[in-house]
This record gives sequence, structure tokens and C-alpha cells, in this order.
Amino acid sequence: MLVESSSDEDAGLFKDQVTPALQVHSASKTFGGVRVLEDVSLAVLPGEIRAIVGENGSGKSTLVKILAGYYEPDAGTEVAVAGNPVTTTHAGEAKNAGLRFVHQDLALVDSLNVVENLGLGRGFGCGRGRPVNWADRRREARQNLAELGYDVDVTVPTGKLQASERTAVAVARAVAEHHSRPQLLVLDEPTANLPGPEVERLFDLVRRVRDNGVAVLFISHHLDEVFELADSVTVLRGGRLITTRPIAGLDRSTLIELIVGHPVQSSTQTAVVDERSVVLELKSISGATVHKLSADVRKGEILGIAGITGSGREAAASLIFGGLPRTGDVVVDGHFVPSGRPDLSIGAGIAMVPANRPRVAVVHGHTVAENLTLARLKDFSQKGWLRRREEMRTVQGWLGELDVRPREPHALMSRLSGGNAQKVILARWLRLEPRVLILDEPTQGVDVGAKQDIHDRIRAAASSGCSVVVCSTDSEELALLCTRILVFSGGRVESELPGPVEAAAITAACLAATPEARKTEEAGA
Ligand SMILES: Nc1ncnc2c1ncn2[C@@H]1O[C@H](COP(=O)(O)OP(=O)(O)OP(=O)(O)O)[C@@H](O)[C@H]1O
Repeated sequence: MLVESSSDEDAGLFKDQVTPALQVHSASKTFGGVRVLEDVSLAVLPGEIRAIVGENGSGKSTLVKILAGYYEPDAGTEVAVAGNPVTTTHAGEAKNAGLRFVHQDLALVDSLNVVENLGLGRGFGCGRGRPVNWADRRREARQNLAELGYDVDVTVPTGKLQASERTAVAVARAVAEHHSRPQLLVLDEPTANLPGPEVERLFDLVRRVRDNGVAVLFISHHLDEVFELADSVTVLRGGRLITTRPIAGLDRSTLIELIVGHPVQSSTQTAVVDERSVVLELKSISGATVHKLSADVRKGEILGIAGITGSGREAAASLIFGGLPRTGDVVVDGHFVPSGRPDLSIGAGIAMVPANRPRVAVVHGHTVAENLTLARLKDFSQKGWLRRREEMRTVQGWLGELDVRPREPHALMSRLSGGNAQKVILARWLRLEPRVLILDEPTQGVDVGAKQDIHDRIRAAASSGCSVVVCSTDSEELALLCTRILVFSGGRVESELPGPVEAAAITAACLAATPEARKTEEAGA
């Protein structure tokens, strides 16, 4: 028998005796004898936006995967949607009951247009042997998106849309996916790839969904977003429910303490830049969406690169590293670095931590140790033999340094949570003590405590004389780290902000630098 909630604080949200959109009672999950989720209970009301927060590996994704029917939970786990018990081992039943999911990668087919992507979720509304009425489907798609506040060309391939528009398509598909009424929408880190201005648009969309009486479960590491969007927040730590609290009356430092279990001191100390010594020279670099990027990055400098999606920001890191073909020159310590040869870039002292690490950087099926050391194995080889003990000592050191959990060098990477896998990839490149460190979205998907650890490591790399380039959609991150920020628009550097600069000023500069804004200005001139 399902009870309302086993959490006292959660029960406090039930004053009006409304049937919750979602009730989870005593959810547990064990992998190979290890309990990664233990006795978690929560309840979310219709029209409530509930954030789920917690350190990397705290069990957030496991909870979502149980709800989605992807993982079979341990015995004793009970789930009800709108008061009706649901067998959560069955994805179809979860959808029938009204659970909808938008996962981080959005699961859109980029080459298909909006109408076709929406059709993949709910079908094309034609009977057997009858042709698709495309005019109707287009009208319906436009209406679905208009209801979420978006006016997009539904005949355009989704790969060509702005990041927040793609998220809107994924939400529209999830909401309209099934014949049952949606009761709860689960958004798993929906803002992970969105720059500040696009996050605001997405939030309007989520509020529209909420205004239709749908509950929203919002997984995020971005506490600013939690405070701005959520009505309440559930904190998980080590697979257990720590608390559920209304957002009203909660402050940031209390929430951080609830997440990590102890107070966290914030550190904003920036590196000392050696003005005379240029390590990295970028001379009129062009390629992909970037045009004529020129900059000198000095010893100890942390250069930020900001811009909305499509501005060129997202291609800058790969271009400098040589992962994308380019024209123009990259020079490190006076030596020319050829284009399109990442191996020679590494040899020249450039290290690059790419964005979307789980997809592009993790070597699946291999261990944590192998993933961590593969960028330079020669450190551990002697006369053709691999010195395993030495390798393990190094790996253990890095796992400790970045607090990777579990701290097991022999664990398969697939066993790690998303954030812990990202820390291993970061360690892979930090270990090389590069002359130039390029980081694309360095703390994407990383929890609040680890984010600070990583920022400290980046500052330490700069202090030791490395030149750092940080490309990020996180204005707060750029404000905390960078000595100078280049704001991209239309593939070019639109403005340069000398540090220290506030996060709001970076977001404003990104917005002001949109090509639309430029066109309006030009038209008015
Ligand atoms: N298939 C699996 N086999 C074994 N252990 C797993 C598996 N999936 C997850 N785990 C473990 O379960 C724990 C919880 O992982 P989960 O992915 O739910 O964390 P999370 O809170 O979503 O973390 P993150 O913020 O890093 O995404 C972690 O310790 C992880 O290593």
C-alpha cells in the first residue's frame, strides 16, 4: 500500500490533500550487491516544479531510470502516478500513466525536420495504407511549439535549430508523445548545453508546462537555476534522501551544505598573469563557424570564450586544438602547430578537454585507469613494459584529487555516474601538465563541490605557468575563473571583457552580441 510520503518535510507539502502527480515510496536499487539508491520517498504535486539535486553519483539518474522503466528497482519500491500504482519496470506503462522524459541528449534525429521528429514520438496520425497528411502535421507541430512559446520553422532539420529550440522540440514531443494526459515531465539536466540567454527561454517553456497542471521533475547541478525555477527541492546524498524543502526560505549556502554534507568555502582567487610572456598565439584562425580569431594568451592567463549557441563559441576549442580543420596559425612558445593533427598539438604541449565528454572522450568498455592514462602511456613504460604499480599510484592520486567515486581504478567507466566519468577525463588531461590547456564546458554535469575542485585545479594550472582557454556557456564559471573574456557572435569576436567581470555582464554581452541585435542596430543607423 502506497503511503503519501515517508519524508516528514515532503508530507508538509501536502496541506491541501491534492492527489500528487507522482508518489515514490521507498525506492531502492542495488547493483552487484551495492545499494546505490536506498529507501527514497518523494511526492510531487500537479503544477509543482521539483528540483532533484545531489553530488555526482548520489543516485539522481538511477531514480529517473527507475521511473522510466529502464532499471528494475529493488523489491519494496512503489510508484504511483496521479494516485494510480505503476509497475515501473515497463516503459510503456510509465508513459501510459502519464510520465514523460526529456533526457540530456534530447534523442532528436538532427537530419529530420521538426514535424518528422514529433512524428517519431506519436506517429503520423494516418491509418494503415493511408498517406500522411503533411499539411495537418505541420499545422499541429506549429501549434505544439506555439503552446510552449516557440515560433520555429517546422520544416527545418532540427540540427539547424538553436539549442533551446531543439530542447523545445524534445519537450513538445514528450508532452504530446502518448495518448494519455501527461502528469509529470522529467527534465534531466535540460540546460546542460544552453548558454544563459537560451536558458531563460527554456524556463518560460517549463513554466508553461507547469501552468497546464503538469508536475515537473528537474534534475540540475546549477543551483541558480534551481532557485529561479523550482518550487521545491529534494536533496540526495550517497543514494539516500536527505531532505525535501520548499525553495522559499532556503538560501544557496544552506542548499550547498545539504548537498555535500559540510560547509563549502568559495574560492575566487585568480592567477597572476605574466604580461610579457605569451605562450599561445592565435593568428586569424578560421574554420567551422569561426572567422578570423586572433588572440595572444599569456603565461598564467585564463582566457574565457563566451557566446550563444551558433556564435562560434562551440567550435573555438576544437579549432585551436586542431580537431577541426582550420586556416590561420596556432603558435605555442614560438613554435607553429599544424592544423588537423591533434597528436602534434599534444606534442606541442596543448591539452584539450572536450565538451560532451561521455560521448566523445570516454573509451567505453575500458577501465577508469585506462581512460585516465591513455593520453600519455609512455610515462609508465620501461623497455617496452608497462609499470602497472606506478600507473596505479598515479591513477589513485588523481581519483583522490578530484574525488572520483567509486575510487576504483579497475572499475569499468560504464559503472561511473556521468559527473564522475567527466572527472576522469579531466584528470586525463590535467595529468599532462600542459603548456596550453583548452577546456570546453569544463564543469558541465559536475556537482557543486566538484565544480569548485575543478576550478581550483584550473587556477593551479594557470599559476604554474600554463595558458588556459575556457569555452563555457556558464557565465558564472567564466566570471569566477577568467582574466579576460572574448564574446563571440556570428563566428567573430564581438567584444572583449577585461576581468574581473560579473556573470550578469557576460550574459548581457552575449545577448547584446546576437546577430539580430546587430542587424537592428545597422538598420537603425
Ligand atoms: N549500471 C551500473 N552498474 C553499477 N553501478 C552503477 C550503474 N549505474 C550507476 N551506478 C552507480 O550508482 C551510483 C549512482 O549513480 P547515478 O548515475 O544515479 O548518479 P547521479 O546522481 O545521476 O550522478 P551524476 O550527477 O554524476 O550524473 C554511482 O555510484 C554509480 O557508480
